Amino acid sequence: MCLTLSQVTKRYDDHTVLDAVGFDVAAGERVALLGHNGAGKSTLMKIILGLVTAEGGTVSVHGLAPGSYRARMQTAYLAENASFHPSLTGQEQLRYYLRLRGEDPRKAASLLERVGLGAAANRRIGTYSKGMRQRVGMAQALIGEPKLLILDEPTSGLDPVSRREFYVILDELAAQGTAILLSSHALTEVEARTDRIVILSSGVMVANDTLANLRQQASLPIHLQVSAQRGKADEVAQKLSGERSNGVMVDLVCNSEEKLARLGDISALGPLVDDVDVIPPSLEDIYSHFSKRGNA
Ligand SMILES: Nc1ncnc2c1ncn2[C@@H]1O[C@H](COP(=O)(O)OP(=O)(O)OP(=O)(O)O)[C@@H](O)[C@H]1O
Repeated sequence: MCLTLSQVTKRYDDHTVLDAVGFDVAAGERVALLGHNGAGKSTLMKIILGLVTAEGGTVSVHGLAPGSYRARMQTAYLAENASFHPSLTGQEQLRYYLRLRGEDPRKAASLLERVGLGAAANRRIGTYSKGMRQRVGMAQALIGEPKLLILDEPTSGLDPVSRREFYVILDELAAQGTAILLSSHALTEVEARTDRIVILSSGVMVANDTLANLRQQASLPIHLQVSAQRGKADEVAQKLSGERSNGVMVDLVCNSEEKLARLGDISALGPLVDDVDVIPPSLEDIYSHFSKRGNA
């Protein structure tokens, strides 16, 4: 296991920020860490990096103590608001980081190319947009082919195309065996691009599973959107005991056990129906279900 957390507890004065949090991240796994503002995500990441000490529990990074030299050599981190020297060019900043890490500074060019900054490599970082600075952070995190990548809200400030490119890089790293733990408030992108979801609610871990399993555990309603033949929406709504949402669409709500039977009912209407879409609960629905449960 690349990362193992067990019963991790952190307090600031008498405020418990993390309460017995425990989960693992395996090689090649992409795990999303979700939670409201102040849920404890950044604190947990800093504990994994050895920047903050936990009061209780254990953390193991490749079997090593967090913050130890060997653990740090295998771990990369991108902070929420990474900032760089505005007078340095992207190339100079990366060469500096490479030297600090004992790597060949000539690797700067290929790293900048990889994050889409090849053309801006010789411009001062002070002239970069927020998204470009975020890419410098990503290039920095790629130094030394880390086995564990910790990313604190890495896509905030990136436009949709840059976000997609960012996740392509993550996919490549995961395919090479890098374990990835990333926090995000952008639930839609996390839904499609990670293997497992961990949800913190006021410092308590309220979920830790694949999205499919969380969906099952939450047993939230599924929506079936039936598209009726022109002029037949009322008839379809009445036959299926559904609700007409506009001129042609009829909405049905059911639980996962009823889904196949309801699809059978729809299919039995034959030519009255044009199409049907099955809309499972989104990660937002699942997230708010588990977060509320944690606060109950
Ligand atoms: N150095 C500190 N001293 C006192 N309290 C702190 C300190 N650092 C964090 N906290 C508190 O710990 C709690 C968790 O903060 P943390 O930054 O880990 O949350 P987060 O989930 O990363 O939030 P966000 O999504 O807003 O980044 C908050 O209540 C915060 O005020």
